[in-house]
Formats: sequence, C-alpha cells, structure tokens
Amino acid sequence: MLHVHDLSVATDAPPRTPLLAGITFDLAPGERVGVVGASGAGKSQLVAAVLGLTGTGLQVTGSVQVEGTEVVGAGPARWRPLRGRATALVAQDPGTALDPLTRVGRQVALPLRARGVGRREASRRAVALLTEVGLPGAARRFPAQLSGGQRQRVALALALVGAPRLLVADEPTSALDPTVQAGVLDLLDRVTGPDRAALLLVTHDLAVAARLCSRLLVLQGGRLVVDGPVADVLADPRLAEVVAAARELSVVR
Ligand SMILES: Nc1ncnc2c1ncn2[C@@H]1O[C@H](COP(=O)(O)OP(=O)(O)OP(=O)(O)O)[C@@H](O)[C@H]1O
Repeated sequence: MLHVHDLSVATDAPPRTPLLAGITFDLAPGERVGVVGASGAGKSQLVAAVLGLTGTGLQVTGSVQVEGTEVVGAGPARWRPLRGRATALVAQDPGTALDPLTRVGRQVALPLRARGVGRREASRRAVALLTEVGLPGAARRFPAQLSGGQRQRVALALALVGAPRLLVADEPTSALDPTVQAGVLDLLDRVTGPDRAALLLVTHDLAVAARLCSRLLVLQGGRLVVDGPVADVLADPRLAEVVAAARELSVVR
C-alpha cells in the first residue's frame, strides 16, 4: 500500500535544517499503524510528505510509493488519480476544513459532483455517507449547527467519499473532549482495518494508538527510532524516555 524509503525533509535554504531524516517503513493494505513522538518530532511532516503536502521552502528526498506510484516530486497530474481514492486525509481541525456557509450534505456531495456523479445520486450518496458516520439527519445543517464531534464525523465522511485505501489522520480526536473522542475512535475503528482502509494515525495519545493500531512508529528528532508491534513498543524499557515524552504531552493536551 505504502512504501517509504530513506525519506528526508529539510529546509531549502542553508543551513538546510533536517526535519525528517532517513525514514523507512512499509504499510500493508488494511494495516493500522500509529505514529507517535514528542512535539516537534516530525509526525506532521511525515504525514505531509506521504500525502504530497509538504510546504514551500522545504525539500523532500528519498522515496514514497503509494500503491507503486512514486510521489516524491510528483505534480498534480500524478497525484490526481491517487488523491481521495488511494489516500485521504482526515482533517485535524474540522472547524477550518469545513466551509461554514455550505450545508454539510452539499459539502460531502461536491467531490462526487466533481467526479461526474449526477446531482441526485451525489446527494443520495452524501446522505448515505453521513448516515455511515452516524449523522443521518445532518445533511441540511451548516457546520456551526453541529458539535465538535459531529463536525469531526463530517470530516471523516468527506475523507471517505472516494473509498480511500489509506486513511491518514493527524490527531483526529485531540480537539474533542474524551466522551466525544470515544465515538470518533469507534468510527475510525469501523472504517479501517483488514479488508478495509489502511490507517496511518498520528497521535500524542498512546492509549488511542494502542486501541486502534497493531504497529507503532516512534519518531524522535526527525528520525524513526522504533517500528514494532504496539505491545512490544510500549513495554520496551529503552523507549521509556520517548514514550514518557509522548505520554506527558497526551496528559498536557
Ligand atoms: N515550514 C517549516 N520550516 C521549517 N521548519 C519547520 C517547518 N514546519 C515544521 N518545521 C519544524 O519541523 C519539526 C517537525 O515539525 P512537525 O510539525 O512535523 O512536528 P510534530 O511531531 O507533528 O509536532 P506536534 O506534535 O507539536 O504537532 C519541528 O521542529 C518544526 O518546528
């Protein structure tokens, strides 16, 4: 599904500060992998590089293959058939990802319309997707008329529009209070896993990672320091420092 080899990201201009260095890992179809590490470890940069969303002023080197297509240095034409279908991003902050002036049903229908689906069929599918994420009656609502947890569900419905084979989620529940978090995690659990979408989940919260993922990648200072089964990573005494840093942050947040 995903093959990352010797991936590095550095600032363009001297002193060419490295943000990520020599990252290598694979992700199988339907596999769920958590990315953890202290603040500034490079988690968001990893997600951006995998999705071709690295900002200007930064240079990506190495290789990222999405279902066999090399995407490092890829332009819009190479990304077009992949975006939303091979990969999709669940926005961290649905408050900014959603258009406040457009009813959510229409927002979910728009990407379908852009792919040539007729108006009626697009609305029907938008309602079906909203129902799938537990919001059967939300199509005619505006984002401001929904709670934070409901908006995060809409963001997930938007990510699911193209039936992606890899869902990438960067802190999808960190803005939500714990009771609402549980519902969104249940939902992520339902739509990813064997025979469904693979999941690359960035989180500060080790409990969240342990709940959803079978494998953990631990980043420290832009390097991948551990890649292993969740239980092994959490139990490994050499990781106490990294894990404690991540745990501390999850408490702070
Ligand atoms: N555009 C940029 N130019 C230069 N440095 C950047 C840029 N974007 C991020 N960085 C730096 O890259 C490092 C990794 O940032 P990144 O956002 O990936 O960390 P993170 O692990 O996701 O942290 P957090 O958990 O706080 O979101 C940080 O030191 C950050 O300051």
